Amino acid sequence: MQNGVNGHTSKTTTHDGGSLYLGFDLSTQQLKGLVVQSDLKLVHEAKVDFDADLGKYGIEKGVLTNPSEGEIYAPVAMWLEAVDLVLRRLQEDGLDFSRVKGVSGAGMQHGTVFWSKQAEELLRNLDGSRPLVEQLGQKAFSHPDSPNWQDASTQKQCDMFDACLGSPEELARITGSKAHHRFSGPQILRFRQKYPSHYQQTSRISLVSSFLISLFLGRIAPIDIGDVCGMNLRDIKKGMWNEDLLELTAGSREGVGGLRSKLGIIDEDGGGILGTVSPYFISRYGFPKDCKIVPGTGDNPSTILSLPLRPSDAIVSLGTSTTFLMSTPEYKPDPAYHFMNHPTTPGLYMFMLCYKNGGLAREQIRDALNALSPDPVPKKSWDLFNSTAEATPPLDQHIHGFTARGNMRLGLYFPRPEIVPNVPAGQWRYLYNSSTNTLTPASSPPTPSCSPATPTIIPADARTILESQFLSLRLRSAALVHPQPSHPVYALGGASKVLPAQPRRIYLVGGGSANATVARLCGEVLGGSDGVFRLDIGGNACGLGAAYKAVWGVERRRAGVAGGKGQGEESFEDLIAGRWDEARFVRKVAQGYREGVWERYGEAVRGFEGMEKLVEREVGRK
Ligand SMILES: Nc1ncnc2c1ncn2[C@@H]1O[C@H](COP(=O)(O)OP(=O)(O)O)[C@@H](O)[C@H]1O
Ligand SMILES: O=C(CO)[C@@H](O)[C@H](O)COP(=O)(O)O
Repeated sequence: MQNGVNGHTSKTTTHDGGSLYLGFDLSTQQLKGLVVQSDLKLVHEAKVDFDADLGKYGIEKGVLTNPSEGEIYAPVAMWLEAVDLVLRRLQEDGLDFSRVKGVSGAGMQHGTVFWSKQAEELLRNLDGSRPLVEQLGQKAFSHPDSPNWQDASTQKQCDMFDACLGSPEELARITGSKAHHRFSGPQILRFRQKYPSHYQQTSRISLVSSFLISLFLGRIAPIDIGDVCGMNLRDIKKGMWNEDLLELTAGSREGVGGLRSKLGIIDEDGGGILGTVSPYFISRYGFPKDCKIVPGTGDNPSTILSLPLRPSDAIVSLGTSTTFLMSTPEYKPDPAYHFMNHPTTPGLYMFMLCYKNGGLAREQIRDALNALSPDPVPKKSWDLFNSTAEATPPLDQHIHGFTARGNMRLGLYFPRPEIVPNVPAGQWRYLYNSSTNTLTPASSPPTPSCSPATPTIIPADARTILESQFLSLRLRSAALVHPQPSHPVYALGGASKVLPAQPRRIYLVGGGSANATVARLCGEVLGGSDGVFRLDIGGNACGLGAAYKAVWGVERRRAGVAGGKGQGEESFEDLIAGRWDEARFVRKVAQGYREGVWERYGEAVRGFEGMEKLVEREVGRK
């Protein structure tokens, strides 16, 4: 299935006419729809690629930009068109909509959609013979665009948020994160300041996930308990909005009531049934009348629902952004990272690191290397990037004489302003001497290029960018990982021992997870006592998590009655674990911990931290 997602899906025969569940992933560059059976097997998959299919909106890599203000946003009308198009593609793929018993969805986090005062009525009265965009595109929104998570226009507002509760540490303690440009609170504050009349005309504010679910529900859906933590507005422990932050965003105490009603009530039950599918989808596609709508959530919370994740496991999501995700009962907030409510399970939290410069930064080095090649290279081929990365020694550290090691090469590659560290776009290279703990700017290429459009590169960059991205994850996740038992090879006389603190399993998901070199380097830098794995079900973990959420929302009751948990309802974890087919659903793609190499990267982490501090001091925004 992995290769089948290109406009249309690979054909798969669905068995026996049982229930089907539909999950969506509305992300930066695509809308994907995935359909699973009750036993979690994937049976249909389709996608709309915004640049390829809806380029008429003038977007590039899914977004519009206004560089003079650091703004990045997407037209909401484009998403409406994408919803009809992806459903059409699922239909062409043979999906029998009459069997779809539940729908849920995931959306890129933090993005807001501003509904107009007519929105509810328009949603209620949709005509199945006309596309969504025709009926909602013009009138249902008080503002045509949704700020994208890559937006960097809200530094002033972030400073106000960080100051509001006294410090970034306190904001992180209360809301799970310090202020970030992309978080919805600072974004709504800027929206109100920049477009006061649009703010006035806004009846409700959705996140991307609740916007998507609203279409299927035929009324504006509540924001869910996981995604709400990407707003910098919610007191996570108290389970309510923080009044001071609401007042800051609304501009006055009197404005708080208005903002509160725009935000609506938060849905605390990730598996609750919001209602049945809107008549629009019944008449246009043949959904059954009893098809249930389950709350959507953010793309990252949804990704952790795509597999039975244990507390010591980690997911590395290699999409447009790079994210590192863990599910944990420990709430240890810190300005360096994010804590969010788990989308399905009270008492658990999602730990997350997020970088803007993920896939696009890797692509930039790939394209520059391909352009340098004397031989013709197929466009978008990763072959040269991979072979160059493999041919470069770890940290580009060469051995002199018998044992003496040279300096470690380190770099930062940010075609877009980064989140952690909070620095503008640029490229920096350093050599690190781990014995003396000193960093020297690397002399090749002669001057580090700060022009994101035309990076100067050297071949070692292919390896260094991957190492750099994984070193950053290792540095920032150190507080969340614990020592792990090793898996000795008894046949070779191996004895069990305890390995240093690292994840147990690392699961790779997202577009970059298809790359074996990336997987190998990930294991070398981050470890993984059990190894590096890849979800082997379709091309999209986050959409899969949304489909599983729909299964759970609809079937947990049946399971409860049938003896799952007697009185109550089956937990998400129990339902997934009970239906999980390990041998078919995941595949080991690389060794994790390698003694010697992992420790060497441990030394490099120290240099990496020092390099980030140097760059932050030189060009950082704070
Ligand atoms: N073989 C590959 N090697 C490395 N990166 C890849 C490969 N295939 C796809 N990608 C990357 O995956 C990214 C898209 O990932 P995806 O998860 O589909 O995106 P999104 O975050 O928009 O959902 C692209 O930026 C692309 O560079
Ligand atoms: O901002 C974040 C998380 O905080 C991003 O992870 C977005 O949620 C979108 O990511 P893609 O799926 O488009 O890579």
